[in-house]
Amino acid sequence: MFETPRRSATVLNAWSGSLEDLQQQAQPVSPVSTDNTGKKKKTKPPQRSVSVPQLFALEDAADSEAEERRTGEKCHIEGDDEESILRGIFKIEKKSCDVELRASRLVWTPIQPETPTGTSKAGMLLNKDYVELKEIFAVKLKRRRSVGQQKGGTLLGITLFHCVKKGKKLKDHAIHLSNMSEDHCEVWLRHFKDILNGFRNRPKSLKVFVNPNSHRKEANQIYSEQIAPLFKLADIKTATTITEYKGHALSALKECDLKEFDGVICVGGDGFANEVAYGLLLRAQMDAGRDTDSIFTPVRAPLPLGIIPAGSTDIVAYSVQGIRHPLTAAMHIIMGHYQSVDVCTFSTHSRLLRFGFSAMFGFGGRTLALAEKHRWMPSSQRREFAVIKTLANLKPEECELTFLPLKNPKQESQKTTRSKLKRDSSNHFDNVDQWQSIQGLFLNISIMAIPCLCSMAPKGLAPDTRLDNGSMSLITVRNTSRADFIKHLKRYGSLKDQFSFPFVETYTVQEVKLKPRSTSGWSDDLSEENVKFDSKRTPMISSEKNYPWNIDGDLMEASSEVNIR
Ligand SMILES: Nc1ncnc2c1ncn2[C@@H]1O[C@H](COP(=O)(O)OP(=O)(O)OP(=O)(O)O)[C@@H](O)[C@H]1O
Repeated sequence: MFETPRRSATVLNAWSGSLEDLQQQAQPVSPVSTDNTGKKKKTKPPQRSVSVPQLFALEDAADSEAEERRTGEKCHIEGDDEESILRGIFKIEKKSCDVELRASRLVWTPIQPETPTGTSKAGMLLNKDYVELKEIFAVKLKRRRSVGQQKGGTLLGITLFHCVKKGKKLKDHAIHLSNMSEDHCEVWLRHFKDILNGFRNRPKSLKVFVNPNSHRKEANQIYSEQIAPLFKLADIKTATTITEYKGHALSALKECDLKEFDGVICVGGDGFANEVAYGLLLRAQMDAGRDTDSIFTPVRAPLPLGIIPAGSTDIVAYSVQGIRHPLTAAMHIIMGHYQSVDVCTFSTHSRLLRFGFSAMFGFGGRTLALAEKHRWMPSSQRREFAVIKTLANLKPEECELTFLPLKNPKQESQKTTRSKLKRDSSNHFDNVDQWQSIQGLFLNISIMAIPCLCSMAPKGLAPDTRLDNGSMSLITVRNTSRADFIKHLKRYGSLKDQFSFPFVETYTVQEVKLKPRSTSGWSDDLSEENVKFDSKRTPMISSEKNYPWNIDGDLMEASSEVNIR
């Protein structure tokens, strides 16, 4: 991936040059002692070589062996046995350090100043520190500039930016390697750049869509203040579209040239993530010549999708990243972390309606439809109002559900779905891989291809499905009393099993067909509630009965059977 110093004259020159510089300048570095008494380095001897850095390493190893002999113990750090590729002195956190670039990590050890008796204090090895090279995402020369100065300035050293993991959160962290020698820093900079260029899975160019209207209209600010500077730091080029209307990202994705990009990013909530995922997938079908007006086998999206959560629930980002944190999402994108995620097709009469990760019909659909009618309200108030109102008017939907249970869930998901499948199959069917059918009055029906984690349901709305096991969770809630239904809803936020009610059934499925049988559509609900219609925002309601579906927090209407695969 990069050249080793013993083959490079420049490196050797730079090394000696930097040592001289270090001695001449009032630089805060100490030359490494050639006295091998009392030092605590415990690196393994590198392969013998005549280059200056390697000779240096050999002396170091001799110290280390002597110390090991003296103390009789080995302090082995994983990766310690790697040989140095480049070695030099930098000041890190105000301490002069012996810095080694190894194959997989950058290691630094504070240099112990000698005491007048020629010995150094014990215990310094404990201060040895390192960063994995694979965690580094940017490197810059650090210069001191006066106010308003754009270029030049006094070189102070090199700054490395790396990704730090704290629980599920990722964040960036800077390590300053101070050394005022231009030559020295130039050599190290080149090596770090070579290392970064070797990470082929990391994006170099991204198409970004920002929904300025998400949640509290903060998406633009989140992107410009927190995310764009990080992309810039990581030398990622971006082409940004701030959407002007619903469907803007979808139509842009259908037309724009995606060849120059390594990924598509959306900054917004679930509805927006759905729109962008739909656009990407639709574009892929168009490019592959798939006829979405007939039954088709979808092709994969040509580019990965990165979701920066900036919405009100952010179920998709939460499920994929395990946390709702814009910076974490950006770091995953920068580091090139990939996760495959199942997506469903929603179609009617074999015509594709859209793609999506999750769907709710009945209570979930009605609540969203009502909330959409009250867009003028602040978002949290609107949702609360819609939930209360829909609960007050709780009504079951008469439906026929036909589904194909999953026979062989993918290996990775088997452990978690096995118990569920067993439970499901013993309760509901013997012959998996055969179409099953149930019908009756249902308060809610959920079909989820991902676990759907959110703050209200930290275990997920569908905790038994996985992100990429090729299956969906079908959760049906049959008609029951309002009190029992509320009890079931409340369980999502608690540790208790939300499915352990006689009126709730769960299945692991590949395909579902949902056919409403009621004689009235959702328009009847609205007229009952005396809701003033906004013709621009309200989806068309005709004499044909339309039913509201909540697809990833976005409203979809369908008048007939919907097939989900
Ligand atoms: N410029 C825009 N103006 C109006 N609506 C837009 C615009 N851009 C996108 N949209 C649409 O707004 C809808 C809601 O957006 P989004 O999902 O980002 O926010 P949210 O509803 O607050 O979040 P969540 O879905 O997580 O609850 C989406 O369907 C999206 O397609």
